[in-house]
Amino acid sequence: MQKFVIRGGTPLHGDVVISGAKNAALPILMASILPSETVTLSNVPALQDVQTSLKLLHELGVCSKPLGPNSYQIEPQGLHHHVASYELVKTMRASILVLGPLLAKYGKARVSLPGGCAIGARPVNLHIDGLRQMGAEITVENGYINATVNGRLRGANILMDMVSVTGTENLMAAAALADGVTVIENAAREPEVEDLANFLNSMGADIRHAGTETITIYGKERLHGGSYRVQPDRIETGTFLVAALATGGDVTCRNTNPKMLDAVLRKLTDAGALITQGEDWIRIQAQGRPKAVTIVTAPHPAFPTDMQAQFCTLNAIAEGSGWVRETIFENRFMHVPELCRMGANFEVEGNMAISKGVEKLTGAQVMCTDLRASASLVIAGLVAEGETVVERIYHIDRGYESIELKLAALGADITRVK
Ligand SMILES: CC(=O)N[C@H]1[C@@H](OP(=O)(O)OP(=O)(O)OC[C@H]2O[C@@H](n3ccc(=O)[nH]c3=O)[C@H](O)[C@@H]2O)O[C@H](CO)[C@@H](O)[C@@H]1O
Ligand SMILES: C=C(OP(=O)(O)O)C(=O)O
Repeated sequence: MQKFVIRGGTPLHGDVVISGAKNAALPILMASILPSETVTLSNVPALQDVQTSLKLLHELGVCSKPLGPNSYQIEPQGLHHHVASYELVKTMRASILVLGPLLAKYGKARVSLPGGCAIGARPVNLHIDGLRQMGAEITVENGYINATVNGRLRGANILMDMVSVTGTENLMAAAALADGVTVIENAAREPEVEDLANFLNSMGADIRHAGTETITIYGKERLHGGSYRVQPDRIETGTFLVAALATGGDVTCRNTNPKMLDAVLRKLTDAGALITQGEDWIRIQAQGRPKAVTIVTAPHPAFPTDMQAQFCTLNAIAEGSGWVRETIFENRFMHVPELCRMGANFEVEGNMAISKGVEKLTGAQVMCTDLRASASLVIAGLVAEGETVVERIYHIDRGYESIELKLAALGADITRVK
């Protein structure tokens, strides 16, 4: 199993180019079965989850051709199969995003239940309820969701009980080919939902007000092909910004979008960073030891749960006491005991991680449990005294493109050991 070996203590300096967003690329790839003609996608991040998505599409009969390291041609014309198997779904929860598009385009879908993961139970009841309201017949048996529809899905008024990102995306994508108008209320407002809507609209869909809590979709009989560029990854951006601040560095993130990072930039400023920004770049300059911050995760535009672990590392070494309250997932503090093994001082009470900043962390052997927990441990390794070995980095490869190469280019001493 691969691991990272990190020798901490070097402040990060320089420019880093941000990749396309994992959480935008995955729904867009799954929705690329909706058009009737070829789709070309660019700025697709080179990630394990993208490879899994292409494999899943391949099993449905949808071929993809790489046009470069971050660009693919997708051929939805080949769609002739409707099963997303457990073998693939178990490696990537986002496989559930194929359910809506497959049902809308093919009239039937058999998708393995994704099940829980390290961060929580993560049910998909809202996806199923919404599709039922659009006329789908759905049973859940033997670990699979079996869905069929007689003719086309029908437009419906759907009020989502909870804000769900992939739930909103699944229903919005399905509604793009439904008969009639669908209104999704209490929709997720994450930028990735907007990117999916922009992608579908560029293929001829009529989706209005994505990025607000009420999305209206005027269903079309068919979508055409075309080209689309995936938006930059706001979580990768935030991760590099935290790494720069934690190491006392000065880093500029390029090819990003500061508008998607309001809540994160505010907390970095509270932590004492100097932030400057342009349309597609953000520069962070550390001004001495960071100050501890308080954070409550919540749906966009509030502070993203996917940045919580990285800020735990920042609080671990910051001046003063801070806390992080996680309100989205019930078990997202798996990184905290690992940080404590490196000398951090945390108490976890329910959904709060309360920290008392320490002057330094010390290198240790630590283990990744999920994607963002892994990022927090890598950042901890970059600031710690001595050597840190981060194990089970397959988690980080799901969502960060060449993170060790990007960090090394900023001056970090990090190597991947096979
Ligand atoms: C591929 C992708 O985009 N993943 C992101 C997406 O995950 P994902 O879309 O899975 O997360 P959701 O927004 O659906 O989850 C939010 C909350 O709603 C609950 N829930 C969700 C659906 C449902 O049918 N029933 C239900 O109870 C979940 O258990 C969770 O407590 O949004 C999360 C929250 O911003 C991010 O951390 C993930 O990185
Ligand atoms: C939780 C995440 O992803 P996923 O929903 O794919 O597990 C994440 O990106 O932090």
